[in-house]
Amino acid sequence: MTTETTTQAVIEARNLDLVFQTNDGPVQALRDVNLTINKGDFVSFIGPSGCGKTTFLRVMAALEQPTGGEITVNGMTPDEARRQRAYGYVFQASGLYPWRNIARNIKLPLEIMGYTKAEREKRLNEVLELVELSGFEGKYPWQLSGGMQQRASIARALAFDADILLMDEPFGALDEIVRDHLNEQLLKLWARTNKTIGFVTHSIPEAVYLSTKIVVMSPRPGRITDVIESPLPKERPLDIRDSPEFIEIAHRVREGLRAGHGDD
Ligand SMILES: Nc1ncnc2c1ncn2[C@@H]1O[C@H](COP(=O)(O)OP(=O)(O)OP(=O)(O)O)[C@@H](O)[C@H]1O
Repeated sequence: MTTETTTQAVIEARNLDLVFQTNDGPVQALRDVNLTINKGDFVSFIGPSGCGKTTFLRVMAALEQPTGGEITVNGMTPDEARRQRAYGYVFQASGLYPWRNIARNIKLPLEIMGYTKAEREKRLNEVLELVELSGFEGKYPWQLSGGMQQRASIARALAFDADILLMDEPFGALDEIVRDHLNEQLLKLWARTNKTIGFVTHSIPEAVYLSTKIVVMSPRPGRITDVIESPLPKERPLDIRDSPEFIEIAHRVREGLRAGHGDD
């Protein structure tokens, strides 16, 4: 695998604002958000409920329109990037169709995009291997554990080999042990594929363990209060969580969250 030596901005947000008009009046979900995400970054968004994490992810994916400022994805508008299949999106719940088996769930976006049958089978086998689900393609979602369902959902998002993977709290509903395992697998997958990942979480250890960059957000209005560049090496065994460096970053995230809470 080649290592990128130059940094290449994949996502650039400048003075981004998003105000939702609701029956109770305007809600400022994002205010003056400035952020650069480079190719190969693993960026986590952490902050209390309602601070705009999901909204920012949805703006990147062209699922919401900002009301002010600018955002580019691979130098294009999010909408153009979506049309060029620049990213895959993993939702909080696995979102698998219960009446389709795992293979047919994963192949669905490929069918929609008109891949040939041979291409669909090839991609299916590749992504099943990446998420370590080879052999389970004939099972239905309800026959798999929660962790396996989320892996299948990640495989579906990887199916058309987008460079950017956007993940909205994909492991939030899983128990600690399964989550640890999936975190490890996700890091391996990231190292193997060199994708750029945007990842929403509520968990400080998860954010610190996974990320090259941690974006701390605070609510009312949703804004970025700290961006932490992680000094941890790319290769991370789980016990790195006991190291002084890890504990120090976790402390800084916690302080950032506490400070954001203070101005409520
Ligand atoms: N479609 C919408 N219409 C109106 N308000 C919305 C809409 N989507 C989000 N909001 C509001 O915008 C703010 C940010 O919401 P968002 O879901 O981005 O927060 P979050 O940080 O992802 O929260 P959580 O951690 O609970 O998922 C909240 O106040 C929310 O109620």
